[in-house]
Amino acid sequence: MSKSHLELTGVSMSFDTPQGPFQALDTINLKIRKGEFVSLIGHSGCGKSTVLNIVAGLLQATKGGCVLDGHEVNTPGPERAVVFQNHALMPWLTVYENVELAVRQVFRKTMTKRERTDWILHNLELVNMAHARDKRPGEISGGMAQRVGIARALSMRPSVLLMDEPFGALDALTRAHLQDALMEIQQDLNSTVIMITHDVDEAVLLSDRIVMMTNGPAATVGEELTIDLPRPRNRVTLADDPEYVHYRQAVLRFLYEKQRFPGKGDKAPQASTPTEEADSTAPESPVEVKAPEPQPTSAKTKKPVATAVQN
Ligand SMILES: Nc1ncnc2c1ncn2[C@@H]1O[C@H](COP(=O)(O)OP(=O)(O)OP(=O)(O)O)[C@@H](O)[C@H]1O
Repeated sequence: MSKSHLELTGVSMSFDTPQGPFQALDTINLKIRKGEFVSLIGHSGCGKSTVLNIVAGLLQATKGGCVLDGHEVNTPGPERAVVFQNHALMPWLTVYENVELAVRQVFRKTMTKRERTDWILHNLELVNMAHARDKRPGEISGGMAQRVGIARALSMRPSVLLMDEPFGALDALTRAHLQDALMEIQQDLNSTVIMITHDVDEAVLLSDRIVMMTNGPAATVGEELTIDLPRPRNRVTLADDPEYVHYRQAVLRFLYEKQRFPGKGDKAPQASTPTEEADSTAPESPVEVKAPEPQPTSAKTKKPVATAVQN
């Protein structure tokens, strides 16, 4: 087997809270190969963002660690670009300047000014935003701003693209356009992507592998599902593809049968009365794990996680 590109080994995470330590993650092991598209899915509050933040170098695991291309990850770095749900653009800078900020940080010493200008425009063109280069974030739509956020991340030529619900705040049509754009760009650049999503269809459509996390506290990897669908993928033709339906049902089964009970991880009893279970009664797309609610930061507060689906 080839050497893995990104590896999380025995990652556990405990947060200090006024009520004492809260163990969010327990022994996460994950090997990701170069160019792989991996989605993290799990109920709200299970620890997906914590995993992503550890890979981003924004959080230090209390046990275990993350290694990228043989180097231990301890701090943030431009080789691991993060795309957040709400783009996080600088409101006082234009679209062009927002991308320029990242490009200057990474390529100041290796590119001439002219090369940097071409590179910024190239990345804006990738996401179809070059026409709005002189606009400020307040003058463009949420979907456009999210495109700029993706261009900014790609412009750093990252080895790994980390995406925390990148399309969560967008309407269905814009989301579909951006998903298609991301699939194309990722194929062209062979970038490694780790994406958090609450959307089962998005996970199946985009991923090479779906990593399903158990409920917290002490969340870990419950199951992994390799999505062996040929690329390029077309959402319309896939909707009736038996393989696609099978993958989608496997994720639903994990979320709504095996991980139905918060706080019990894999030991949760099997659902005796199926709800949104993985059979012919499964809801039509899009299916989402319900939008996250504010999470307890206390070991003593065990709020039930949302298990409803949205049609
Ligand atoms: N700084 C912190 N201090 C204490 N507890 C924390 C902290 N950060 C996260 N947690 C807790 O760790 C658990 C995992 O949080 P995390 O944000 O990683 O979950 P998530 O799966 O990304 O949630 P969501 O899907 O709702 O965004 C939650 O119970 C959360 O309350």
